[in-house]
Amino acid sequence: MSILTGIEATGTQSDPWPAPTAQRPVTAVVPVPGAKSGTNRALVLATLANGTSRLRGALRSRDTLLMAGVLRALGAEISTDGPDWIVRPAPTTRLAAGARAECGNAGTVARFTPALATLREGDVAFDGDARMRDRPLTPLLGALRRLGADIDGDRMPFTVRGRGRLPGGEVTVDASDSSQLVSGLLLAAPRYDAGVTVVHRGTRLPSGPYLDMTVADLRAAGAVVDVAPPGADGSRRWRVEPGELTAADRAIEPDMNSAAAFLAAALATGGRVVVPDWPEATEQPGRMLPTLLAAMGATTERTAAGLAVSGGGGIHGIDVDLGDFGEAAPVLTALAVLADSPSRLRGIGHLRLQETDRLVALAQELGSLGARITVTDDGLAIEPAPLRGARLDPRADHRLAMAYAVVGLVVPGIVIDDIATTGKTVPDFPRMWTAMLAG
Ligand SMILES: O=C(O)C1=C[C@@H](OP(=O)(O)O)[C@@H](O)[C@H](O)C1
Ligand SMILES: C=C(OP(=O)(O)O)C(=O)O
Repeated sequence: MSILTGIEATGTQSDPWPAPTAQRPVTAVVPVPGAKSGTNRALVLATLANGTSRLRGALRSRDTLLMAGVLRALGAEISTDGPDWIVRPAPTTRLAAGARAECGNAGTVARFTPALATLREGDVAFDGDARMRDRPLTPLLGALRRLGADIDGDRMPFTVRGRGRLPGGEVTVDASDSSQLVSGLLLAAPRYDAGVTVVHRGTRLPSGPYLDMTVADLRAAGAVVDVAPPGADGSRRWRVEPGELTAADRAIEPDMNSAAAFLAAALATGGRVVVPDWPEATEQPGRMLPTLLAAMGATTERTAAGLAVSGGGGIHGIDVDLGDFGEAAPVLTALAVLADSPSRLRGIGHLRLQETDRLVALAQELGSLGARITVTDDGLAIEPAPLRGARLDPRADHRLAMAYAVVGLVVPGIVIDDIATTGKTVPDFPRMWTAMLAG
């Protein structure tokens, strides 16, 4: 049974949501909640640390509550009541019988926590939403096995039979379908007997900034990590030494991905949106948003109040490789269908394996509005076309739902099914959207 309620609950469908049309250019200041990737890494590292940690401004959304739930099942004590979350590592490695890890459709939970389960004594049964059973996990589970783990199953559902320790060592993994397959080997590695050396060999390595984030967060927690320069054959290598992780008192950055739809609203309506506390320097790939939005016609500036994005000069097509920042693809596609020239989004074949097949879903759903979108080998090609309203199914994908809301600002008659699916990463999206429109 789920311990979550309301908009954070598993798969609870909300009523069809008529996407509001902007009656005038949007002008608003929009604070965004904490980062999913930062919160979930901090929770994992705090669970492995040598004392009690405090996470300031943690994100309270479906994916982070799922992470807290799994880490509790692994013995940590986690308080998620206030704006600061408190994490106390488990006093013992021994697990209660019947431990279950419910991962929902959270890639970070499904990929980051199995390694922790190998360090416990006892069985942990992992499962998730139906979609999570189809998302890439096999290379990670195989790599953990080669590092000494006992795991029943090659995909979800599977059971980790923890022995209280993991020998560790060197392992090769193909992370072509998700960077999280590497992060999931590195994050717990200081607690493996011999640490780990991970070598990636594959056709591509998506979402590189998230690997930099993993390394930066490990180092901030006291781990010794070496990152080798990329090999001539595209291979990559990381080394994490065994050692202690120190408890932290750290602030979680705002989630730049969650800002994307709001910043896009400024360009879509010719208005101005300011997001406060935009990080100066960050590992989040969302740091690329100002450049991407500027390439599509926005004016962007850092002000004392935050990042300001303005539109008004039209929306132009873009030709860009989003291999490092696939999460931007849905919102950029929303802008591209409103643009005055064609767009190409490249380097995002791995989006077929995310919350849903994002490439097919965007082409089909926005296609039902009249948009001309072709799924290519590694992305999308978008041609300008007149649009009309229709009912859109976000297919249980938070980023698709938010992208459709952007189109709805300028195309009347769009109704979005199950807007509550945005609760995967943005706890109160419909209210935030309405507040933005009210100014
Ligand atoms: O490590 C992380 O926090 C993430 C890595 C990326 O996953 P992929 O490498 O599967 O694209 C990204 O899409 C996801 O939202 C968060
Ligand atoms: C791909 C995403 O999530 P996940 O962590 O489930 O992979 C995402 O948030 O866009």
